[in-house]
Amino acid sequence: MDRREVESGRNSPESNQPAAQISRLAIDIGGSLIKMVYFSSGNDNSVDYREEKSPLAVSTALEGKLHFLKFETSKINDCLDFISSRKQLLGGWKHDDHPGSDEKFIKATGGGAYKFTNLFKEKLGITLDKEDEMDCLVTGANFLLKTVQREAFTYMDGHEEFVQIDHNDLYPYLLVNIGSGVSMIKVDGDGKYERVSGTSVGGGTFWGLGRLLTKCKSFDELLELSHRGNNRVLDMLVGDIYGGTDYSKMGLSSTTIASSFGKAISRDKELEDYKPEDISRSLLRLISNNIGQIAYLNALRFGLKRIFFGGFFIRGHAYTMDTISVAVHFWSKGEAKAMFLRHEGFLGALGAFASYEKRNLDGLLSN
Ligand SMILES: Nc1ncnc2c1ncn2[C@@H]1O[C@H](COP(=O)(O)OP(=O)(O)OP(=O)(O)O)[C@@H](O)[C@H]1O
Ligand SMILES: CC(C)(CO)[C@@H](O)C(=O)NCCC(=O)O
Repeated sequence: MDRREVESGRNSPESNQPAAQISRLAIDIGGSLIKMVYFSSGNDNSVDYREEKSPLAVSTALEGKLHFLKFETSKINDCLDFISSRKQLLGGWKHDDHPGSDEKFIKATGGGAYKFTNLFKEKLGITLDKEDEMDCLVTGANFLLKTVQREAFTYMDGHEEFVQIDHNDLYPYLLVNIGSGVSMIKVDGDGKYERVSGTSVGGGTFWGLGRLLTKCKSFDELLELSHRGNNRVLDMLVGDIYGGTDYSKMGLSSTTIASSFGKAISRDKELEDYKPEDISRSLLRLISNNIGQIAYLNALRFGLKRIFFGGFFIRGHAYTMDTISVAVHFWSKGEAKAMFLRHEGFLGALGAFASYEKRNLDGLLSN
């Protein structure tokens, strides 16, 4: 298979004109966020101010750009308004199974494709054509890994390094999608996969517990707080237990966390004295570390050397990625490698987009 030339397009905040012609639009409606991918064709230089990532310029027989947007699921009306405002631009999508029908379809995945079926029908007159969430995640990840240049990277000690992916040596790998909850999928090829594990301690836990503990108004605010925090205020370290020294016989340095939030049991401090930034940092560390460890154990379980992390929880956040990498590498000693994806939050939406052609997304783009 030849490599498609797909690169980041320019993102100009001034130009917020609607896309010239939207030929396909797909959505992934998750527990927390709605992710949207749409294709605009022609010489369209417009970028919507809501776009989450720079559009991907697709230079194949099908010239155009892939656009990436997100909405909060709790504000689904914003998503409906967006689609409604672009409705006249949407090509008439006919369902393969009902070619004669005038009904408009949108490919949709995620739990919300089931939950909001009636809402889309009633408010927009659009039928959601449902695609399986795990199918879509795998298709989206395979597309990004095989087609988009400089997509996968490692992140350790503040150092980011792109990973060149060899198409002939991509499988098997573990895909860890950190959304509200976490799914772990062993991927053996296009459409060949098994969901081998998961955990309910995920992005929803960080945002939910974080909100309870810090009274933060938004996820971005909680993430921003974590930048300024110090996890040592709340986390009990090995050194706190061992009088400042390492437990070297067991490979535990004095700075290793022995017990997340373990210091909050202290009676020397009032609960109000704990700062939101320190709470946010410890919470982010706890959840990222836990996911990294479970991912490593699953990689070990199936002898997988590569773990790709996706999902909107990551948000390209340095501390999150660093913690996940350290958790994977602590035990695997480099045997299993943790990698991240540039378009981490859009795997499912990309997979749903690909399903318009009932074949691979790279096949679609080479139409
Ligand atoms: N602006 C934001 N608002 C809310 N959550 C955000 C935001 N940015 C990142 N997140 C994080 O991303 C998580 C949701 O990720 P994602 O969109 O991949 O999952 P989802 O599809 O909503 O969940 P699931 O797949 O479990 O249904 C949230 O739980 C939160 O941790
Ligand atoms: C339920 C889904 C698949 C919905 O996206 C996701 O939130 C998830 O994988 N949760 C974790 C469920 C578990 O395996 O414990």
